[in-house]
Amino acid sequence: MLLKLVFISLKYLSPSIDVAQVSFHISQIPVEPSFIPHSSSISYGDLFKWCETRQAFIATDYRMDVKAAQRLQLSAVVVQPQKIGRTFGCRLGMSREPRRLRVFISAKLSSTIRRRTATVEVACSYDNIPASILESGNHHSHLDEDLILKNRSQEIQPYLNGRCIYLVGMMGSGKTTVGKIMSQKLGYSFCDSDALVEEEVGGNSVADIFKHYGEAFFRDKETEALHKLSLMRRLVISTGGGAVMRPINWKYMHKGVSVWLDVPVEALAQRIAAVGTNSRPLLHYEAGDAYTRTLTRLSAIFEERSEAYANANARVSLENIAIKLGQRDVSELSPSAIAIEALEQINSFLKGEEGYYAEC
Ligand SMILES: Nc1ncnc2c1ncn2[C@@H]1O[C@H](COP(=O)(O)OP(=O)(O)O)[C@@H](O)[C@H]1O
Ligand SMILES: O=C(O)C1=C[C@@H](OP(=O)(O)O)[C@@H](O)[C@H](O)C1
Repeated sequence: MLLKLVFISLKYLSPSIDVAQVSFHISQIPVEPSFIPHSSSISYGDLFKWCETRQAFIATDYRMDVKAAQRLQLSAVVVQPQKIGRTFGCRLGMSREPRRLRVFISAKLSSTIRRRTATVEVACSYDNIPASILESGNHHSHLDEDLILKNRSQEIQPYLNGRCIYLVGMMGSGKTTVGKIMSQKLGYSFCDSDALVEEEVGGNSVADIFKHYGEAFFRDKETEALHKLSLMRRLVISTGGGAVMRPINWKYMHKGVSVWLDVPVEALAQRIAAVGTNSRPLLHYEAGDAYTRTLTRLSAIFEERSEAYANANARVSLENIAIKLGQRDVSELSPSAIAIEALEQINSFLKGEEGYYAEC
């Protein structure tokens, strides 16, 4: 079951508190069925452990107080869940005096209860300041995402050991957007293999290379670019959507860790239709309106490539992230949320690699 809790930005601890600075980040904690939000049945110890591993926040009860939190150099969030019919609420109190933030969270168990997710409504107050003034709701503050990205990056660094990360996926899947975030957090450089090809071919755009020299020529140049990149270290590489189709390219990509950004074709078509298909020569053929045309072509291309994408070491499914975060539409997922999932999937892959347990 997923129990959603609130992460509270530590910014509020500033003595000259500005209520507008208080922000909430609703996140999800994967919890065991025994964590059903009853004060009696929640294992705080396990919840505590979960928080500790993520270095994000600490949840405890009043008696466990703040000692453990201090040990971890975190502020304590006091959670007192209570069940009220089909609704459960948590009263959160911040333990740092004299400033005391009180937050009331009421979480309605929605009709998705059978799928074991809960939607959360947040109401909050700071002393007499009404809840409506405070930033609240299903909001991901950049600060919190930044912190998570930083922590996840630190977790995988020792096991990556300077190896490159190759992002694979359909055109428009976010390889460039997400790759730039990942590279920044990992302290890696970012490289777009299409850009390397363009540079090799005298600064011609990919669309021009296709037009003047043909796709086969482009693919050869792409393989050369991947070969060059495979000799380098500490890069996040955004590969062209078709790079997965040549086995030789996998030989190069397997020198690093490959991650498939798996985005539903409908979402890809929406993104690409919004920016136009000029730079994507493989989408120039179909008739109809921009969205339908793009969707038809993308669906056919995905059909041919899905097996090849599955060769990647890790898969980042936007549908799975949306389920995890309780969002209905994958288009609501921020690039940072996707980057976080990518780092988590890389972590799982690295931990499964032979030799990991021996090293630990
Ligand atoms: N998570 C996202 N939500 C909405 N739009 C996105 C997201 N990620 C990328 N985009 C947009 O989709 C388009 C394609 O993204 P890009 O990163 O260039 O993909 P790729 O490198 O895989 O072709 C860009 O216009 C980008 O701004
Ligand atoms: O899917 C493909 O075959 C292609 C994707 C493009 O890269 P992006 O995935 O970065 O758009 C580019 O390499 C070329 O237009 C071919």
